[in-house]
Amino acid sequence: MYLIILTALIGCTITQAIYRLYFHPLHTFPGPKIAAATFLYQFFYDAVLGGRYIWEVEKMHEKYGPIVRINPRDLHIKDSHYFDTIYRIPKQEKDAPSAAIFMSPYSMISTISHNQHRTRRAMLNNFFSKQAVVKLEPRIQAQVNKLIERLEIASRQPGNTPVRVHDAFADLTIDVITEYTYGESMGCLDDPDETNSMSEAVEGFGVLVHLMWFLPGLVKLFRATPLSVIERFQPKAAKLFGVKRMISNRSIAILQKKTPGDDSNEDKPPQTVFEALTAPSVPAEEKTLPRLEDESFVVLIAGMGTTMKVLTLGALHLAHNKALARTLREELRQVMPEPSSRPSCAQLEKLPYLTGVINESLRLSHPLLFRMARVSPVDPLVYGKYVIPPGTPISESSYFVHMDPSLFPDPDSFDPDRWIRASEQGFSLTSFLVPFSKGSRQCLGIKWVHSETLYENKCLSYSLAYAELYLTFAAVFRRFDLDLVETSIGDLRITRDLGGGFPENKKFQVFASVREVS
Ligand code: HEM
Repeated sequence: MYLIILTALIGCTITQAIYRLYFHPLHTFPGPKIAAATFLYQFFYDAVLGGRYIWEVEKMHEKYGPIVRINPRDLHIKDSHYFDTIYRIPKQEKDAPSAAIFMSPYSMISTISHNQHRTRRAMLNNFFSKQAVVKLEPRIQAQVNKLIERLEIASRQPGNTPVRVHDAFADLTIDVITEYTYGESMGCLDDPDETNSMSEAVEGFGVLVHLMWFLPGLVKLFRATPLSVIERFQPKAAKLFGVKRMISNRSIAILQKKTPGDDSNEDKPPQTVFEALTAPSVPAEEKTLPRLEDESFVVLIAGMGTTMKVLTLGALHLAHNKALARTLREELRQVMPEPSSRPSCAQLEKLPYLTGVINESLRLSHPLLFRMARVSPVDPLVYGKYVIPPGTPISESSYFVHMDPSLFPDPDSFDPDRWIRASEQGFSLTSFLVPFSKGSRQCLGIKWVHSETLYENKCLSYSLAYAELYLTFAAVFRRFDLDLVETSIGDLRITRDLGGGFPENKKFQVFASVREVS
């Protein structure tokens, strides 16, 4: 009996491989036969070795050219000039496995269909409106001030105990995003105990990304598992699970109309993400518990882990290369005569070197590295002599754009001046800065930013992500000098794709002692 089942399985596998190699609509596209025949090739590099397939994809491009069939159903393009075409596909759909990696199937980031995504995004578009984000600036500033107080205390401690820079930034970004989205900050910056690390909690999720790509059904298992059980396996993630609980309780309460604002404040703009998701204009079928839980959780995770990494990587380079930190501080003095000065975002955005530091930090931290495949549901795409059939998942990892030596010579080097040089030469390098993706599915956190405006000083202060980056880099590096402790520049060299880019040991960490400067 077992022999019959085994023979049938082998027979099916071989037949399937033959179909994929010789009859599948993608069979004429270049790429290694093994990748076209079976998903096991990708599984081995991503799920078994832990986020290594991207480097195999890079080797495929070296051998087969800019368009490659990387598994039985996906194409990958390595051409920085084609990125926009992929991510601006009209009425694009998300590819289901890429959507599953966020482990939140009812959120907009995991929504497959174009129309449903549009409806869901519209619910939060108003919440992230220009007026709403403008009002946020003083609140971000207040959180940045708390971070500065924490660093001040650290700088005065005898022996100058090193600061866990990544955790300090994680605490900042989580406090900003929770205050804004849930109406109540988690108060991580008020907590001197930094051992319960949010950054490590995010790492814990990164490990699951590839499993979810292959087995999206696992998310049901996670949902059914009590939080207390998951917490036991991920003790470092206790804070994160605390947030999940808070989200769940709030979602239940608002759905039961226990929360003020559901009935009584219908005319007021939404004050929290929950209110936005349950506003009277939202269709009834969207006001469900899983929907509220997933959407609120994604906004939190998307807004926290990414921004934290950008700040951490920038801090690493500014601590490593004192000349960069000095140049930045000199420029900051123009608008910050005293270390305690607090210029507005609008003033900071005019500073070209600071902008260069932020752009390099965005480029080299690879906050979302995974190839987020898109699907053109009806029309074929054309790449050179290739016609890509509709329905084909197609992607380009932002990693390849950001490390393209024809755009960013010596791509590994952190060179804020490259943005100034490009601007002086009239070259729009910023159109190749794509950490937020492009098109209708691009990051919600930069809703008001258009990359072309980076040097024209428009709109940036209305963007949550950029506002956090400008205010934090300015306040920290005007006031402090960082000295790396047991951390070297190679420690954040990205060698793993776990959704976000991670170094070899899967820890995105920087330790530094802090000195005040005048
Ligand atoms: C440096 C910081 C950030 C980076 C690099 C970043 C990057 C991205 C990227 C690449 C996507 C598209 C993902 C995809 O293709 O599926 C995305 C989506 C998203 N981001 Fe961000 N993000 C950042 C900050 C934020 C912040 C501060 C928020 C908070 C509001 C946020 C909220 C979201 C949401 C809600 C989506 C889903 C949008 C949709 O599906 O329509 N992000 N982000």
